[in-house]
Amino acid sequence: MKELKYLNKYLYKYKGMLLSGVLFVVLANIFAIVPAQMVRHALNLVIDSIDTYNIFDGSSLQEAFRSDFYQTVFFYGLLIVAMALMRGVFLFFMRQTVIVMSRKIEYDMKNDLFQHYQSLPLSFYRRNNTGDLMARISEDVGKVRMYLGPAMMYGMNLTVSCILVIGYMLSVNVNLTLWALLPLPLLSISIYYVNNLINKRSEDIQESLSNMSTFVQEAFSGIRVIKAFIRESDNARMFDDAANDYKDKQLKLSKVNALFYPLMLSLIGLSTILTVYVGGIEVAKGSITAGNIAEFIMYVNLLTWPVTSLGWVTSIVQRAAASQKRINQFLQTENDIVSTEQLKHPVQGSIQFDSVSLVYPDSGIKAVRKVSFEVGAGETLALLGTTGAGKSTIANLVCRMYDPTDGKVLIDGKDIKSYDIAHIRNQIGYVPQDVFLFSDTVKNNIAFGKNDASEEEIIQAAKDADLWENIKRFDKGLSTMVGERGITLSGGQKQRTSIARALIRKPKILILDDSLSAVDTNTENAILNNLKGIMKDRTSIIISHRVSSAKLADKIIFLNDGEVVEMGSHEELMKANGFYKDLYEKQIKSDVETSEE
Ligand SMILES: Nc1ncnc2c1ncn2[C@@H]1O[C@H](COP(=O)(O)OP(=O)(O)OP(=O)(O)O)[C@@H](O)[C@H]1O
Repeated sequence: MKELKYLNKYLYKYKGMLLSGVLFVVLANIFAIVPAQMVRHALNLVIDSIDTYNIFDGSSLQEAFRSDFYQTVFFYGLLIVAMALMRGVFLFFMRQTVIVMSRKIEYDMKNDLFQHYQSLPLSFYRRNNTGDLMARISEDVGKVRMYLGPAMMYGMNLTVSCILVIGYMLSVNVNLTLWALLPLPLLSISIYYVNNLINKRSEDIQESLSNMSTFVQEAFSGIRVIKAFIRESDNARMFDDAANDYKDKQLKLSKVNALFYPLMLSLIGLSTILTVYVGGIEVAKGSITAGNIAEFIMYVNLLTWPVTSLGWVTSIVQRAAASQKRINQFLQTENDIVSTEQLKHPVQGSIQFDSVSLVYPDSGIKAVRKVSFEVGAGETLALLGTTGAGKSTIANLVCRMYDPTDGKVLIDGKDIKSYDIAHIRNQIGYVPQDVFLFSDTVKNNIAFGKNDASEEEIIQAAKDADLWENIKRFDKGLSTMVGERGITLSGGQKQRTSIARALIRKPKILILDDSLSAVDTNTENAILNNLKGIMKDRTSIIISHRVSSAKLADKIIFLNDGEVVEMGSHEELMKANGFYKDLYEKQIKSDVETSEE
């Protein structure tokens, strides 16, 4: 339960609502108890009045007595109705304070959690899958809200009504109270077990539903592969299995649900029978009146829901504690990528790697080993190498997504760790290997790179990325929707949109991570030529598998298995007769062959 202590800060923030909630719970309970006493008075009055009425039999006073009697009973009736109304009003306010408070805390928690998520380094996202991140911000926060709202409200109601009602019942007759309340603990315990069973089965259903959704989502997003491999009927059978599993689990839950009300009603019925039976004996003994029996039946009814809710509240609290534990695990994860000096001075763009090694914390893979190089401000560096050689890792280190395990990355001669992180990332235009476009317009996807980008800037960026001609041909031009809800862009168009997004911010350091792989050599040349103009006095890192992207660079680094195996300009590396020359000749040869075909 200590996990739930984390929530105290939110309860403190909304203490006004919480305290008013308690007040309304007390008032609602008072207005529930007093009518029961009215019923006792009214019933006793009726019983007593019948005898008196009979005494006046035949006399004219009988009529006057009768109208007096009616008036008094009517008055009691009015009082009971008025109190029921008052109770309704306070119940309304009780919900309006406690439940509203829980929704506000839910909102705050989701925001806090989302902000915390965003502050965490990339390694956190590698360790935890998206489904888990989403589950904690939606389902787990939802379960915690159930504790802060309904559980807290019913918990308060239970405490207040037990103290008031049982206290009053005991003051009337201890023996009758004990008998009347006897079945209630049983009710509470059985509801606790039934409820746990319901929760367990609901979770099974949730899991089955999420399996089904994942299956459907994959089937739709992979529809091209499914159709090409003619796997539709297999898929339909697999869906049928998943749907069947879901149906079976739903039926199992319905069975337990069907048990809930009969169980509750039979135990309440037992309580009423005991009250009437033991109450009757007490009336015969003369220790209580008949009105007390009616009053006690009302009390038992008043206690039924709070006592039932005890089992329910207990299981909600347990589940909320488990959820909060999961949430706390993420909240306690700290960002280890922090700035040491928060430097914010302007950056020229020179980059130096000083014997840098990186072992990825999540996979333990040694991605780069003792890498050293220098690129002056305004120069272009090309990174070539086999797949998995560590090229993207170098980009990750320049963007400070990871810190080196050994060695130093320096920007303008200063350790990258001393810069303010947002400041340094603001100077970088990064085009990642796996292009990601938002389900939005082309315009907004490009403008994402720069706050308040003007239309002219967007068009210029699109021109620089050699995308403008394509956009002009779209029916809606810049307003064309892309991503899931929009048109399907070709691989090359996507890459160029991503390049335009990086170029629009006029970065001091531009990193293209295999960003020209899906464009033809002409487009590649056009973009690289544009870059020469734009990146004058700025630093570029071009990661590629193609020598055509690399040969114009001031410096070329050839990586193999995390190590620098060659470094120099195109001319120098051609003379070296090593990996680069080998790759160059193979690619030039295959280009010639392709053009001859
Ligand atoms: N975020 C990460 N967490 C853990 N391991 C990683 C991560 N990124 C890359 N790796 C591993 O580090 C090694 C180097 O990967 P990297 O992406 O730097 O290679 P690359 O040269 O860019 O390859 P490619 O040309 O195929 O893109 C690989 O073995 C890869 O599996």
